[in-house]
Amino acid sequence: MTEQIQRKLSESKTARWAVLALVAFTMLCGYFITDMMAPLQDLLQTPVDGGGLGWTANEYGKFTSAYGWFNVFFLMLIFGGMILDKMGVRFTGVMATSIMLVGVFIKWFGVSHDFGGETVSIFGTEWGYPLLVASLGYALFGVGVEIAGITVSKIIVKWFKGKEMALAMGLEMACARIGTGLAIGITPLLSRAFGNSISMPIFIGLILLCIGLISFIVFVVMDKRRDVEDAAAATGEEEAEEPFRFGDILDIITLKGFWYMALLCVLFYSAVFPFLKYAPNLMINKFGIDPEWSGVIPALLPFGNILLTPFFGNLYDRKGKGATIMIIGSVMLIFIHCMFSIPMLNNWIVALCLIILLGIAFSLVPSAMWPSVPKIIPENKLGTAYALIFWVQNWGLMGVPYMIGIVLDKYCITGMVDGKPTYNYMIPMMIFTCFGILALFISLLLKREDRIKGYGLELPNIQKDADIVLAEEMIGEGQR
Ligand SMILES: NCCCC[C@H](NC(=O)[C@@H](N)CCCCN)C(=O)O
Repeated sequence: MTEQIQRKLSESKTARWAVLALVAFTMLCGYFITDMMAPLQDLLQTPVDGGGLGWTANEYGKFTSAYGWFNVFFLMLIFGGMILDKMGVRFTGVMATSIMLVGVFIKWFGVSHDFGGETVSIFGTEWGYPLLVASLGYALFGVGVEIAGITVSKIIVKWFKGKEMALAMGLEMACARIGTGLAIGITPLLSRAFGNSISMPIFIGLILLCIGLISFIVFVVMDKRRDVEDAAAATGEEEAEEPFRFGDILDIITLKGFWYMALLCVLFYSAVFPFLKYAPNLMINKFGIDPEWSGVIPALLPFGNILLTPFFGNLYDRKGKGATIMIIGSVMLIFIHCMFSIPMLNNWIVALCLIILLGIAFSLVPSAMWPSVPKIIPENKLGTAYALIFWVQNWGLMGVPYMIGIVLDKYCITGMVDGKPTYNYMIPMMIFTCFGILALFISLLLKREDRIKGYGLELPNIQKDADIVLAEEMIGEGQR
């Protein structure tokens, strides 16, 4: 009887959607904290006697780029992928969420503690202690949230394989976007509610992430129960999962298709996530929006993704055309950033329309990109492959905000208001347009490679999933 109930857990629709809800909530908390500083850029750049931290745009760029420091230079993300393949989703997920918590705590300490204006010189540049400590905390947090990201992908594969996998991935991304949308939309309001505080919104993020950890621990209990039950019900016919081999990395990086995917990922995401970090400031400087409401229009992007990512994922599942979807997304990206770069298009309605379009483009590409990876990479190497793609992508997530910060301070200052510089965003937006052009080029190469190698990127996923299930059944039959 107990066994029956437990088997119901492993096969139950309610259980797997509950699992998705639990881990997606953890990711929502992670994305909330990832993006919560963007709407505070104006406040961070406010002089210390005005209640800010007196950072320059360059310093804000340094802080933002810290997200990728440990992932990129210390290869933390790749180690995370290996740990995931070796230790499993439960251990890695709890580890990643705990790392996030420690990281946010350090970041909160950095911006809330009075260091008495002390600075330190690193590689010839002066760093104020709040900036350095907050950046180190954010760098650690970046390790946690990225490893959590690959872990959750593997959890979705484990619980949804042969079922609604692409839809589940789309929904998980949708939840992550809720986190981003809330971060951009409500952080300025939270800050204002606590007297223009920078530290209180971070503290609230910390509390939220504690709930995210509890949510993940509930998943751990369910997943463990499922494994115990699966082990008890095992007939001995199941294939044991292949252990991680270092050779796997070589197998992956020698595939042209992998590189097209990784490059497309870094180019496309570099034109969106780093853009979002500056979008509230762009709204203030170009479209004359009040700082308190500067996050509202950019917040529409992630909120648009919430509906559209699962929608396009479902479309890809049924109709295919994955490579074409990525091409269309890249073309849209070029158009949108090009329009943003034109100085005379400075009415807020233009900003609104362009952000809505960006929301569509940023739903199209991820909904086709992530479910396409398993078509190029064999399943037993997927964890490592996702980690490698994330690693390449992190170069962009780290380098681009840093570069934009430097460009803003060097070439784009148009004046000073209340002790803060005002900016012309034309050059940064042209840089983002160039990423779109390169992304288009790579997506065309990917489509060509798909034609040559027959990865099936243009084929519906459901058809492919059905084939896989059929093939697995046939193998099972044969073994019996
Ligand atoms: N199941 C798909 C997971 C990929 C989602 C993807 N996340 C990333 O690319 C992260 N490496 C970067 C997250 C940066 C957060 N501001 C996504 O589309 O969010």
